[in-house]
Amino acid sequence: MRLLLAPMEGLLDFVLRDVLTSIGGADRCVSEFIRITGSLLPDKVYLRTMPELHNGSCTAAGTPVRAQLLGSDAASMAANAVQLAALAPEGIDLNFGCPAKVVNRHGGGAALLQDPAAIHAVVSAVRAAVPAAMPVSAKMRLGFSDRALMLDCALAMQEAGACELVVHGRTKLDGYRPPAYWDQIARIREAVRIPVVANGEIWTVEDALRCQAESGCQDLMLGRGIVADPGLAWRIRKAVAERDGLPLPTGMRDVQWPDLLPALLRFWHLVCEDLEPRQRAGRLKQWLNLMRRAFPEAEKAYQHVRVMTDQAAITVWLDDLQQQTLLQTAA
Ligand SMILES: Cc1cc2nc3c(=O)[nH]c(=O)nc-3n(C[C@H](O)[C@H](O)[C@H](O)COP(=O)(O)O)c2cc1C
Repeated sequence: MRLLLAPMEGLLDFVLRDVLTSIGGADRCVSEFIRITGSLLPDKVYLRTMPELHNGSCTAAGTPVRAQLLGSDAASMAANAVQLAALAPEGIDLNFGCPAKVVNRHGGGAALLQDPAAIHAVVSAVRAAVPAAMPVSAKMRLGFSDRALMLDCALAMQEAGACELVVHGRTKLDGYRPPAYWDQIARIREAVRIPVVANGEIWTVEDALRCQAESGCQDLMLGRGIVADPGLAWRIRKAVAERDGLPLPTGMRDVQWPDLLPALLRFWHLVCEDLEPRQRAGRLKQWLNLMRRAFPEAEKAYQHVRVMTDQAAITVWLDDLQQQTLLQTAA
């Protein structure tokens, strides 16, 4: 089983990748999409989205990061992939799932799921343009407004040379509304020869095991679920080992709320170092907001920080929160 961290623009960026992979349990990350609209992007754009390129395409904890491109013009995607490949990413992933209106209006992201031939053109152009040893994978939804072309799209990706597919089990029209249709991912898995990774709506260990059973995929991609519960990958590994009668994974951690306080502080320091002042408090609130799903303590922390804007005051509050939690755990 492989567990991948999902690309999530504005949420799972290099800062959160750093923090989540320091907690561990994931095999690989994918960067949020880098949009190609025609011009050749300068290196600094790739390096800004994916500073891990300065570190051998790995996070500080050593987890590999694959770079994701989004675009519909095959020639321009290929030219940019060459530029990106020179920066030596672990691999290149192609986005065929983004539901954003501005992206779809220009024929990119999920809009391409209406045109398997266009998907074939993009994947084969990128595949041919980059060194043969560099993995080129693709990430898709089940379709645009329905699933009619789902298998054609997946087969187009395979025939054009994609080495792996991540399938988010919803159409563009489904948006992010539950459920994710894991049984439909099974249809794609049965139709292609390349590895398929199942994605969508995995919030708990039970979800992960059910997703594996319904999709028939061993490999999973975790999105909002691991942001809400950063120990989720380890818990899934433990449950799968117990289910299959295998030894517990090495380095296994049982991540509880007190373990997350140092991670929250590290996140805050990185956010303050690397992001614009106007984004900082919002990013902390965004993470705590998602963690409310998994931890009652996060609910309390979120309610406290919700009205705060002053960076220094937030730093003092987070330090205090960690001290109090340490004292409570020791008592
Ligand atoms: C805020 C946000 C940003 C996202 N950005 C990307 C992206 O840049 N590229 C991509 O392929 N998918 C993107 N996705 C989709 C996720 O990778 C994933 O497929 C989706 O969230 C379903 O998984 P989940 O239910 O586990 O969150 C994004 C999702 C969210 C919620």
